[in-house]
Amino acid sequence: MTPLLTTKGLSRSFGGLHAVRDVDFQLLPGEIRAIIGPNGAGKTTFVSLVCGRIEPSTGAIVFDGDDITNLPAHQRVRRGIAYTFQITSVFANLTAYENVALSVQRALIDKHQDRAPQKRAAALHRGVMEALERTGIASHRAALAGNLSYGHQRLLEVAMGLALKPRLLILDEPTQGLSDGEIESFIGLARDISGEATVLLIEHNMQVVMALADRITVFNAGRILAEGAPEEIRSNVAVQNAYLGTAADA
Ligand SMILES: Nc1ncnc2c1ncn2[C@@H]1O[C@H](COP(=O)(O)OP(=O)(O)OP(=O)(O)O)[C@@H](O)[C@H]1O
Repeated sequence: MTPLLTTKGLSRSFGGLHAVRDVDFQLLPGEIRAIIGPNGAGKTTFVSLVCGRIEPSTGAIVFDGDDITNLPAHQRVRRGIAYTFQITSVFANLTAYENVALSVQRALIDKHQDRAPQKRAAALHRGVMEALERTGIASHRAALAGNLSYGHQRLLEVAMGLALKPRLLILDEPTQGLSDGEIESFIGLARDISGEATVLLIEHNMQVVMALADRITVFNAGRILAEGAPEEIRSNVAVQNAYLGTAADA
């Protein structure tokens, strides 16, 4: 199968610090991939490179067969890469509904610009409600985003990412701040999303990782330390030493 995303020798330094170092990575269409690793391992920097939020020092990024290394972030969004942080930084003074409407509008611009205004408005409303309902925050739609709990703001980001109808949805710690019940719902949602988009998930909660990931990539000190199915990663001694030993027992 042709990978949806490939990185070749991808590196990014900040001054003398090699945050991401020579990373060769492949993601197949339809999979849920978890990226794990200790704090400061380079996970967020890596996905920020993929979505175009920051530029690489060296290396290349190929999405769906095209070299996107030099494309600005908004053009990557158009190609179907949605990143929960970057596109969806929540506007605190807008309601949850309005925040999602911004994303839906963006997704509809190309598709429906020649439609009658009422039809566009109906499509916008449908798109917003669908994303809010799927993420379980429809009852908070009239609340100002800034007044939502931290966990619900994360779900709002997921809703905004989903509303873009992405081919690749990158979620950076989406379960942070969620209750146990909300985490369960999120696991169901992520499985559901994986039917329509490839999911790249940075996640510290190992129960979520083990429940969702088809494969796991472990970062350590800017490099890929290990990669494999959840069971392989769980039994990998180097991974246990670097990370799982503490996290899995927690
Ligand atoms: N803009 C920046 N300027 C300078 N250093 C940075 C910048 N962004 C990240 N770093 C450094 O790069 C390294 C990797 O950071 P990164 O946020 O990618 O790690 P992470 O694996 O996502 O960590 P966490 O799990 O804590 O979110 C860290 O040492 C961090 O301090």
